[in-house]
Formats: sequence, structure tokens, C-alpha cells
Amino acid sequence: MKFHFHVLINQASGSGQGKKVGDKISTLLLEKNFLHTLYYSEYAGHEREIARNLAETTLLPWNEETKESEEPFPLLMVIGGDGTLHQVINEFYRLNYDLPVSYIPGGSGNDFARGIGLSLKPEQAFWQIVKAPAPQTINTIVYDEKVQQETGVALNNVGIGLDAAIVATTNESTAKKQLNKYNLGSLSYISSILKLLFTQKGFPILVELNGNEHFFKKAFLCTTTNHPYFGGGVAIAPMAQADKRSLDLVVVERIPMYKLFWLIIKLARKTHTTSKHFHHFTSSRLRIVSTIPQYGQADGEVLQPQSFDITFTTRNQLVWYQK
Ligand SMILES: Nc1ncnc2c1ncn2[C@@H]1O[C@H](COP(=O)(O)OP(=O)(O)OP(=O)(O)O)[C@@H](O)[C@H]1O
Repeated sequence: MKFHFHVLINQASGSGQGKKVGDKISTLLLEKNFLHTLYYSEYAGHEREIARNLAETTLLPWNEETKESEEPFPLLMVIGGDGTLHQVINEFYRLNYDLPVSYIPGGSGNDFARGIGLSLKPEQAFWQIVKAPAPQTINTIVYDEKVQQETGVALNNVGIGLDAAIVATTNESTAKKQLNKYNLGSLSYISSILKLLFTQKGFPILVELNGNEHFFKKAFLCTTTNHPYFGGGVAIAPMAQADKRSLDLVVVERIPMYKLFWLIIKLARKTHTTSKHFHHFTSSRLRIVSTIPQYGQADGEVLQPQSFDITFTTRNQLVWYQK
């Protein structure tokens, strides 16, 4: 397959990891004589503008015509964290573009790459892309939130409660910026986790799926996920699969601290799914209503505290790589 790679790099992602990966891949593209053009995202939101411009002028859908064409296929290659890819995919979704993308992880969490079996090593991920003769169909989560009227797509997960509060607190923490300078950003993440394990209160939610209603008086973590991982490699839903057109919802109830720590130990041992405080549902469509304002997160991008009446469905996205 002949490509023209349009490489969109977020150098700020992963506390500078995006820059390192971007440099490595651009050197590789030059050395191996691949046709390519580089684009650097210079501020938050710029990645969306670049993606939109490319979609309007350069990128092509993958269809019978482009399959047969002798011309190099113009393929977008995103280098950054989960948040960068999230923004690009959302721009395409907003403008109704159905375009294949490729991705090389350069963030700190890189859950999407983990979830679809794309190497976390940039060079290996690069060859997984270059050697693939065609894109793979990957499931994504479409969310439609009625209270604030927000819609979008997530590649990894959408959470209400604990996970979202952790992301928000870590992002707000001034310590993070300091620690990131020394590549210790994960310390600020761990300190947010510890703080919120103690302070996050249980909140009522109603879940509707497969024609049934489930009510939780004190939900603590409520995450709809497309693949097993969240929070940088924690396999919260080991049964989830990104190549299946279904979503997995995980609800953990607020339980006393000693039980919670036991559940965390079980999580580390991957035996948490047997706990009676861990609830799991699978469906291709589900609705969650949460009336007490909570933080939300979609692929690690924060939704400010709000009530939620959110419906999740699925959508296909073509991702260029081979396992
Ligand atoms: N040049 C830039 N400077 C600062 N922020 C940027 C820049 N370009 C894009 N962004 C913003 O960075 C965010 C995405 O960051 P991303 O999630 O990729 O990195 P990360 O948070 O370090 O990685 P991870 O999600 O794996 O922890 C998006 O909200 C995007 O708008």
C-alpha cells in the first residue's frame, strides 16, 4: 500500500513524550523515504483545526474508488495522547466525516493503543500501520447528554464520579505542572486518587439497558467503556473488546474504606469482577441518569460538574493498523 502520511503531532502530550515520539517518527519517515507532511498542534484546540482543514482539503474516505486508485492514499497519522486522538475523532464526528485514521501513542496513559492491540513502542506501532493493507473497524462510544446538550464520541471510556474527579483534580493541581517538569506527573495522579478515595461521596444513579432499570443508591464509579483499560492501563473491564459493537458499563458502589482497599487489591490481581460491589453490564445502548452534579470525563477530557441524562450508543471508526 502506498501512503502519503499527514502527521499531526501534539508535542505537549505526555509531558513531552509527544515531542519525543514525533521526532522519532519524522526521522523514520525521512530515512525510509515515505511521502509525508508534518503538522504541529501549537495550542489546545489547534489539533481540531488542523484535522478539519485536512478533512476538507486532503483526506479521503476508504471506499471502492480509493482502494483501486494508483495514487498514494492520504492517511492521517495522529501522534499524541488519548486526548489528542479524542479531539480529532470528535471533529470528524461533528462534521460528519467518515475517514480512516492511524495513531501512534505519545501520551502518558495510552489506553486506546493498549485497548486495540497497538504497540506502545512508537517504531513498532509505525510498522503495524505501514504494513496493514487495509484499516480495521473499531467500535467507539457515542454519547448524547440531554442536560447540558453535549454530544460526542469517545474511543476509550466515559465516566461519571470517581475517575472523572481524579482527572479533574489532577489537571487542576498546580503541583502537576511542577512535577511534569521532572516527569513525575504520575505522582500528582496518585495523590489525587488517594485524596478522592476518601472524599468522593456516593451518588444515586439510574441505569436503563436491555429493557431493564437498575438503581444504585450510592454509586462511586460509573464508567462506560469500549475496551478493558482506563487510567493508564488499569484493566477495569477485562471482558470489554474494542472490535465488538457493544459497550461495557462498570458501576462500583461507595463502600467502607477497608472494603474499598480490598477491592483495589482484587483489581490489581484482576479478580475484582467477582466482588459483589462490582457491577457489570453489556449492551449496545444504555442510559444513565445522575441527578446530583458530578464530574464527568470522556477519554480523560473533563466535563465540569453537572447532572447527567446520558445515552450511549456505538459507532464504527476505521483505524489503520494490523494487530
Ligand atoms: N500545543 C499544545 N499545547 C497544549 N495543549 C495542547 C496542544 N495541542 C493540543 N493540546 C491539547 O492537549 C490535550 C490532549 O492531550 P493528550 O491527552 O493527548 O496528552 P496527555 O494528557 O499528556 O496524555 P494522556 O491522555 O495519555 O495522559 C487536548 O485537550 C488538546 O486540545
